[in-house]
Amino acid sequence: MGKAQKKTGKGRLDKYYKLAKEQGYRARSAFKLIQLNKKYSFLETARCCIDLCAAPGGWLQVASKYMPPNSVIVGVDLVPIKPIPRVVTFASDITTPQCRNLIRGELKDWKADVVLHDGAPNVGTAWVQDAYSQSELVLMSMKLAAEFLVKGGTFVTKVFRSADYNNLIWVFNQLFGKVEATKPPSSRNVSAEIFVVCRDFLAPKHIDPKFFDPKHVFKDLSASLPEEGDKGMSSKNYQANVFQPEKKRRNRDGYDDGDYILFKKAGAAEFIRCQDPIAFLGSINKFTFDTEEEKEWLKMGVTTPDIVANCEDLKVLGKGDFKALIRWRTNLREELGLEVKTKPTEELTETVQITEEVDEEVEIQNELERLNAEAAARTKRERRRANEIKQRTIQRMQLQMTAPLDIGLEQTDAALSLGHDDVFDLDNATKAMGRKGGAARLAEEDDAESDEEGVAEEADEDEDGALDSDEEEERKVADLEAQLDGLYDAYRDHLRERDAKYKVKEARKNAKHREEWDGIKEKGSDDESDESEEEGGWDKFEATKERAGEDSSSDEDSSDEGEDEASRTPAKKRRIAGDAPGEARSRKKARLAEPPSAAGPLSRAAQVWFSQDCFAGADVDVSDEGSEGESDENEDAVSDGDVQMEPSEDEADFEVVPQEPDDADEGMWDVEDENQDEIKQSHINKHGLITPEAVTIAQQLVNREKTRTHLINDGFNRYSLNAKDDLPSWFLDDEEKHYKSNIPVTKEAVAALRAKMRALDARPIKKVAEAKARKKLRAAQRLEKAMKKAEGVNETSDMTEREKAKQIEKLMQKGAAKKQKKEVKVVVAKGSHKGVKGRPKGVKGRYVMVDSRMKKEVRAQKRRERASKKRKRN
Ligand SMILES: C[S@@+](CC[C@H](N)C(=O)[O-])C[C@H]1O[C@@H](n2cnc3c(N)ncnc32)[C@H](O)[C@@H]1O
Repeated sequence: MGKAQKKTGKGRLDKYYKLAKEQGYRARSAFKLIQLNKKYSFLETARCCIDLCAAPGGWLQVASKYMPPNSVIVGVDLVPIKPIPRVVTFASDITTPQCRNLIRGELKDWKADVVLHDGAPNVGTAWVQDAYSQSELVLMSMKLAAEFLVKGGTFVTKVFRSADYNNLIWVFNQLFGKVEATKPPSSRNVSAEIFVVCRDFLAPKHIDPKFFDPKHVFKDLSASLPEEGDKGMSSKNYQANVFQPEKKRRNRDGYDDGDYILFKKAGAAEFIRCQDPIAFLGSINKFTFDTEEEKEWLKMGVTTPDIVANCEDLKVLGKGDFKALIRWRTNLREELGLEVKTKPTEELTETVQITEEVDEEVEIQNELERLNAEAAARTKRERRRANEIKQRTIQRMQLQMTAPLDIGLEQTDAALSLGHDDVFDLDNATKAMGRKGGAARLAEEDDAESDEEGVAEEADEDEDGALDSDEEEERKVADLEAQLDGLYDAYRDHLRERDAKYKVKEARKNAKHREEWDGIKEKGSDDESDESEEEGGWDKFEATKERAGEDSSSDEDSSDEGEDEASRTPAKKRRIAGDAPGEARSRKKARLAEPPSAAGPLSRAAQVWFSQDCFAGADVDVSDEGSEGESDENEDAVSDGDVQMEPSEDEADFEVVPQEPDDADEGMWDVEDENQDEIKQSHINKHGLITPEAVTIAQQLVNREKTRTHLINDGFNRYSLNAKDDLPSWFLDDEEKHYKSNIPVTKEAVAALRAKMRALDARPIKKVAEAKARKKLRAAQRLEKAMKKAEGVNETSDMTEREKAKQIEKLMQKGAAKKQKKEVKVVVAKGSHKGVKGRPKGVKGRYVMVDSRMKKEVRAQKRRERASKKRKRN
């Protein structure tokens, strides 16, 4: 760890890595201490700090920056730490007495206000051992802290959430007043590390050595070690996690012992032979086919290429893929003779009949009872299914997603699917169309219907005859489905909990939905729709039509008057008009006829759609779909006398709505478009072109390979109008990943983006940039000074022109030249001179005392310079 690791791994070059580089910190971990200190403020008041396991020195740099000047800072690590101003460092193992003595020698009688520990043993293959060493390291660091901390001091340590965690916290609580565990934002989510800040050291006179004895503190460690063959599902209740995700979060035992890796592989054989496939699937990332037996399975027909691909990365699978894997497991188990095919119920019944000699009547009676029970179960199931459909419909209606007309059809559809309603039952259809009561009423009717269905179903049962032998199979599949649902939900919860990116994605998705809902709401939220009904929006619309039929050339004044009058019409009067048989339908239309101001803005998708040229003149169609522009005009044309008129069936069509798109409306759309453009422009200004797709399109636009029209046309593809109603969420999740158009990316665009990123990366770090700027400033100041002096010389009269010129030239040369630094002698105190204060004997002028390391570094520097000069000469 001490050695600088190659920062090439995916995710390692994150925000904090870049920040650390920019701000001159040696390790990104520096930000963990900065964030911990921001929360608990222990560095600002500390005068003495010990950093255990400090290499490469990120925390030491932070301590040196945040602690008051002249405070004592000591850093220890197994590996040497490059010098840091104001910090004393040495290389030692913190678990040894030698390290303790070194610290004691450095601090003398001082006590530390803060002891930091960010130790991590080098992680290798033996995870359990490593985890134990980590806990042991924490205990050792606490032992040192207990010795060197002042009463009331602070101890900050890193621990891993393992079975030892609670034991450690218990020990901390015995020695400190306040103990808090926290994970700073800069600590990676994927890391099991957590930081414990122990404040208010109690400094007891005597501390039982058992507190620092790993054997004693972690007594039950061996008991909780994972057993062999229990991989992936050891003592932890994956099953519970999968099926009761809400309980999962309350599992405070931390990570499984030895289960600190996030990526887990397992042989396919383990999956095939395990007892709990669901839990196994939830805990493993990849199945391998390494053994001979597993390789044989690859050749078998049941192991399709899809299955093999699914085994590659289980974490990206959707519910369908999981199901396929479970099916594959079942098939393979049957092939291997691990599982016997379940026989149909009939077969089983037959066997019973042969073995038992039962009286014929009793047998018939039993058979009847069995059939009745099965029929009842089936009816119940059907009813539940029908109810589910209804529930969904009601929900959709409440959310204003469905017009009552659709519900009528849907209800009929549901009935059809149950197979007992006449397909062409016009009565029913009319009833459905005439429904007025909204969701609540619908629910009541539905209940009644479902009961009827139940009865009808029971009656039909005899005709259906005996249950099919697949009943058992069906139940099994249903169980499996339920299990998979649970698993998928758990998997999503799991993702949500751990993955910040996923959270952002979800948030974006929600935002998108919200936007869409706005669009729907605008068509009429619950309240609005009721109001609009009461206010007679539809009546106005009908009246407009009526009027238009009579006199399509009615002048503007009269229409204005009409509007006023309509708004004055008492609600009661208008309600009478609204009591038409197709009221529910009319309610929807009334909403459509509302003015845009009342209805709110269109959703973005709708704006784009209706902003197309083709809608400019197509008034009729647009009004049918609820365009606001239209409704505005409709309102203009409303006249008072017609409000009470009952629209006939024929008139209820949308054919005769005379209107000319007026300038005001056009203006309105233009303004909206401008806003859109502004928003887009500001977004681009803020973020720039950050994806290769965007750069490709931008280049194509600049090179005139594409026009705006092309882009708009491209926007309407088979992915753009994708109906999502009634689709399960897991399916939509899956679709979202793949069901989208692929925007082509050119090599040039990628190259341009790469160049941009490279330029960003090549930017000098902050300190270098500052130093350069300082240098420039000083040069400018020198030049200015020289210029002033030159002016002075120029103005003197006692010099000849020649002398003046010479003098000015000299001044300017001096001004342009770099200021010579005064030479500083580097003095190394050796032997008896070590630690002697004051000017060393025989040293004149400026000097600096250094340790032998610095001298070596100066020599190395000179050596490098010489070498580079030589190379240049060659
Ligand atoms: C994560 S690094 C510390 C980073 C440091 N806090 C920083 O900001 O630069 C962990 C360090 O613990 C050190 N370490 C591990 N075991 C140790 C031991 N027994 N004694 C001293 N240092 C140890 C490693 O050498 C490694 O440098």
